[in-house]
Parts: sequence; structure tokens; C-alpha cells
Amino acid sequence: MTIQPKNTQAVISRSDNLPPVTIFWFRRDLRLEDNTGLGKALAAGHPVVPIFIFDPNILDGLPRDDARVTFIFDTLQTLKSQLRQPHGSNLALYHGQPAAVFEQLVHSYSIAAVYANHDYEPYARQRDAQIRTLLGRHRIKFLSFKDHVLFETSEIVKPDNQPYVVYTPYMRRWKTVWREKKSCAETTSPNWGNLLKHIDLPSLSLADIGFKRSAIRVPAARTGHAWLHDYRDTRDFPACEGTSRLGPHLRFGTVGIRKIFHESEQAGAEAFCNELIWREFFSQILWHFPHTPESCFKPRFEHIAWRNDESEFKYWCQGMTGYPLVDAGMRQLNQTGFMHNRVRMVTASFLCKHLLIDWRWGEAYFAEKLLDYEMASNVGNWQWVAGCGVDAAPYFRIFNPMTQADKFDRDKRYIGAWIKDLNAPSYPQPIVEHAWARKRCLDAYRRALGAS
Ligand SMILES: Cc1cc2nc3c(=O)[nH]c(=O)nc-3n(C[C@H](O)[C@H](O)[C@H](O)COP(=O)(O)OP(=O)(O)OC[C@H]3O[C@@H](n4cnc5c(N)ncnc54)[C@H](O)[C@@H]3O)c2cc1C
Repeated sequence: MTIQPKNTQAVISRSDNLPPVTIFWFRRDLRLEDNTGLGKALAAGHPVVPIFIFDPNILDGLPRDDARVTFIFDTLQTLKSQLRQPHGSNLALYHGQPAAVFEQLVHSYSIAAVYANHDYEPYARQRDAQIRTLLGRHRIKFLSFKDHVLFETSEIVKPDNQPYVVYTPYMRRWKTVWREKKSCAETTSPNWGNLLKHIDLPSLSLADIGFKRSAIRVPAARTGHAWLHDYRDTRDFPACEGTSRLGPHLRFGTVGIRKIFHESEQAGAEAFCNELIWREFFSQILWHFPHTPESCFKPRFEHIAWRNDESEFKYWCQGMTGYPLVDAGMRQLNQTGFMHNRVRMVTASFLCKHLLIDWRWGEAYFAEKLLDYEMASNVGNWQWVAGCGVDAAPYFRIFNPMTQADKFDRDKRYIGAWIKDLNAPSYPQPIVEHAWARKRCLDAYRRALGAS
């Protein structure tokens, strides 16, 4: 069916007798295939108008050449062409406060319902509650579905219905429920014929939303199964291309978790599946404990007297600490938006423990730079490293950046790739002595924990 929207810029009443449409709101699910909310919207019967909103509440704090915004923009262009050909449809792009955009939409279309997939981050929950109320005032339903994870919120809980705060029992329970249900996979194929046949929908350029193209590109996720078999043996060695690089794709939904988990399970890649379950673990932690982006999960760690030396923080950010593995990691992050997991642990530990800088400073820096930044995983892992989170490493476990380099980058292939001036006078001396910094850290932590 072809429906002409009313003038999308003008605010006019929805009293016209337009046939009803369903809106599908893309957020962190930027794909057509196996997209739960989109499938449900297409099954609802009315023509579906797909939309995406560039939200200033998210965009305003980002650098103007943010690589993730470029990735989202490019992915939306791909979605637009997939919707045009072969479906004869399109994707409407808006830039503005979501509430204002929806006020405009309810006056432009006769909306039967708005469909989306759940977003679990604290801001998204508050935004969705606001949109639900706004639509409710117009007697329009807002329907949202699980798509970003296999098990969400309180689906995996302890027998007393309390959330798991330790990974291993969570993972065991997760696998038991998965074996029992296996119900997460989508079985029906979407009714593409129900997409709105209308290609003239609002569009935007990167410049229209105040951004420019980033020089950093999101690499494609690794495909095929061969690497999965070696994952357990290679994943800890940063010089090997041993991990999936799926992070940004899971974050923005360009790859669906159902497909990935199913394929990995079929390939018998248990170590890899366990990492995907870490992601689900931290997702449910953020859901149950939404204060953790700001506060330590274990409150007694708030007593730590962080030094927060700004010039040392700058050295850490720039990869100029004089510890080659730390500096290689930070330079990789700055240049590519990626850092290998082993090196994330070492750099994060160095910041919190060797420099006694608040984990929240490091979390914020990673949040700005990581292509795969995911609030639940970033906060969860930073608190894990600092010792103040759920299932955290004991605080007295302090990574030694030199022995970590000897163990995981023995031939210095990784370090050499990122530090070209390793043996030149320009490369700095260590900004802090390891054994001394270790003792200073232990003293600070002991004082803090003794004080609580
Ligand atoms: C300090 C610190 C901060 C981190 N911040 C983030 C973040 O913002 N976003 C993020 O996705 N991961 C984060 N991680 C976890 C991990 O480092 C990345 O998921 C991984 O390096 C991404 O590369 P990959 O996709 O090749 O991973 P693979 O090893 O191929 O893993 C596949 C997927 O499993 C998930 N995963 C793997 N390890 C973890 C983990 N420890 N916690 C949660 N999920 C995991 C991710 O979705 C990842 O893409 C952080 C780790 C540390 C130590």
C-alpha cells in the first residue's frame, strides 16, 4: 500500500482520515534480518514506516568526528538501500529530541503503534518511559521486544529471585535455561510486503547532524568458523588476530546475538560462548544496579583516596607512561578505537592501581574512544579491574605490566606495532616505579577498606 505522509515538517492535526501505519524505531538493532521488533511490526498488519532518530542527548557530548557516528550513519545508508531495493521502501531519518520527533510523527501519520527493541541503559530506559507516556496520551501503543541479548533483566536469577552477582553460577544457570528453552531463535520470516511503499522520507547528511566523517573505520566482524577453533588458544595474545572484532557489531546490532551464539555453539566454541555470556552477565548487572556507572558496586571502595594526578592521566591517555604494553594499548586505542582485551585489563589496572586514578576517569576515556563501547561491559570490566565491582578480581591482584608483556607479547610483536620509538630517546622513562607503586596502591586500598 502507498501512503503519502502529511507534510513531515509541519505540525498539523492527525484528524485526517489517513490509513493507519506502524512505526518501527531502529536504535541498537541496525539490521533487517532476524530483528525481533521489526519482524513483529511487519506482522502487525499495517504498513510499516522505519525510522531512526539522531538524539542530541547522546550526540552532543561526542567529538565531531566520532567514528561510531560515522559507522551508524553509513549503516543507515546501507539499510536505506536494502529497504529501497527490493522492497520499494525507505528509512526516515530525524535529528532531535525523541519526544519532539514523536510529537511531529503523531501529527504526520495516523499511527496504530510504535515498535522497537529493548534498550537497557539508564538513559534509554528513561527516554522510552517518556515516549511511552507521550504516545499513550495519543492512545498509541509503544511495544518493545528483547533483541540485544539472549536473556535479559530477570530471566536468569537465583532460586530466591535475586540477581546473580558472580559470573560462574550465572553462566551455569544461563546455560541450563538455554538448553531448556532454546526459544530465542526467530523462526518466522518477516512479511516484507508490509513495508511502507514510499521512498520519499526525510533524510539527513552527517553535516546536517553537526558531524564530519571519521578517519577511523569499524572493521568487519570475522566470518567463517576456522578462527573459532583457535580462539581459546589465541585470544589472550594481542599480536594474534585471535578475537572476533564483533564488539561494535553487537553494540549497534549490525550482527544479531542469536545468530552468533547459535553458530558458535554449533562450532563447539565454548570459550567464545562464555565471553558472549559475560556480555549478558554485565547487561543484567546494569539493569539491576543502574547506579553502577557512577558508584562502586561495593560501597566500601568509595573510601579509596584516589590521587587523580591530571598530568599522569594525560601520560596514560597518550600512551606515554614508559611501560611498553600499557603505551602500546593506549596508542592502539587512540589510533583505531580498539584495544585487545588482555591489554585493556593491563592498562586499566595500571591507571587504577599504579597511578591511583579513579576508575571512573578511565571508564570515561574508554567510553569516548572504544568503537565497541557498551556501558554495561565497560563499567562492569572497569569495576572488575579496580576491585570494586561484582565478581571483581581481589584488590591485591595488581597486574605487573612487564611480566604481562613477557607472557603475552614475548617477541614484542604487538608492542613493536604500536610503539615505533621504543628504543629512541623520545620514548619516556617509566613515570612510576612498579614495586613502589604496587606498595602505595596496597596501602591506599587497605586504608580505605579498613576505614569502612
Ligand atoms: C577495562 C575494560 C573495558 C572494556 N570495555 C568494553 C566495552 O565497552 N564494550 C565491550 O563490548 N567490551 C568491553 N570489554 C570487554 C572486552 O575487552 C571486549 O569485549 C573485547 O576485547 C572486544 O573484542 P572482540 O569483539 O574481538 O572480543 P571477543 O574476544 O571476540 O569476544 C566476543 C564478544 O564477547 C563479548 N565479550 C568478550 N569479553 C567480554 C567481557 N570481558 N565483558 C563483556 N563482554 C565481553 C563482547 O561482546 C565481544 O565482542 C572491556 C574489557 C576491559 C578489561
